[in-house]
Amino acid sequence: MENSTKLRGWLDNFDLNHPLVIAGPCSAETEEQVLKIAHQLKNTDTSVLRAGIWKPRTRPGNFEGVGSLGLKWLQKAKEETGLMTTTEVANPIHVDLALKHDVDILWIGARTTVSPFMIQEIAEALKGTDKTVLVKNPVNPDLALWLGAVERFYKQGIENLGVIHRGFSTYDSSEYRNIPEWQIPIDLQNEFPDLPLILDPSHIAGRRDLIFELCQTALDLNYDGLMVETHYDPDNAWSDAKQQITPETLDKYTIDLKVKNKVSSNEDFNYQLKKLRTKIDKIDENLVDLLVKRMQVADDIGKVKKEHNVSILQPERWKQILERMISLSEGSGLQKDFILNVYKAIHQESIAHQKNIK
Ligand SMILES: C=C(O[C@@H]1C=C(C(=O)O)C=C[C@H]1O)C(=O)O
Repeated sequence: MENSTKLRGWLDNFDLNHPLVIAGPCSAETEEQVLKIAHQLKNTDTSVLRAGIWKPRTRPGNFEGVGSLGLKWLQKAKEETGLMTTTEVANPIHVDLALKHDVDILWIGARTTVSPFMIQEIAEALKGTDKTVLVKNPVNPDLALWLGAVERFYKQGIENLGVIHRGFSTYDSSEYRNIPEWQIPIDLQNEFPDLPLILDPSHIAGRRDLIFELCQTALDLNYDGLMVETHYDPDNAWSDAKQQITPETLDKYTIDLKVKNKVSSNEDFNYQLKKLRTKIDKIDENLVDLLVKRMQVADDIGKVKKEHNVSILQPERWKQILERMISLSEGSGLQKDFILNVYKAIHQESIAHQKNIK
């Protein structure tokens, strides 16, 4: 699959002057609930109504969705409000039912994206249709697996495509339900700048107080849209109660969010930017120069170690270096994790250099 402006055709057709907003409840619960939320969203920035019909839950015994009955409610909501509709499909039976009920956009959940078998079956079921398909990232941070799923749809002739960033599972404790790992969607944009990228802040956050900041970060990173779980009574929602916000809150957020431009034609801005970027270029040259010099010393250390049959890894020295660099950077404004990551990468390269000593 090659990058192409065709990929974003479906999004351009909305002709919006703001990011695409997809909103609606985590799960369709009752006909009244779906219709009430749809009407509350009608006069906001929302263009597409979302609702989960089949809910893949981590453990059995929780509410698993109302099933195909809910598709009729989505259809009714579309008729009454003019909003487009979207739901998650996880197998060809879901696809068939969604097509029969005229769902406009289908999304693929994170747990489905991990399985090329399932994706292939769903993609084949969609062959020959003009539906838009949005692929959520897989639960594990694997860009190739994410893009592989998109490619399977593309190969079946589906050209209206997009991706949804919903964060990645982690066993470590984190303030997020699913850690964002922003570098992965940044890498994705590098490879496919015209593949629409949508943030799902609800599943990253897992709690409503983080949603606004996540949306703002996405807009700072050129995302094309937001998919936000909304419910008129979030605390009593049948699923994901902690992460849903009301349609009124969403409306306020979309007003407060700052939409950024990719570039500016302001001459003064462009002059300042150019000057500052020249400074960055110079600093980067110095950084590479220093890294080369550091590796040359590591090579010398490697040679003497080899002559005296001493192991490459020296845990005590390595620990000292890390502690020293963390203490040196204290109060500098650099995050401790950043220093750790930079030095871990330098240490790895230093070991690789020493291993190469002949
Ligand atoms: C360079 C050395 O070898 C390894 C690499 C280190 C480094 O690059 O700073 C530190 C400790 C060792 O694990 C050394 O022993 O000093």
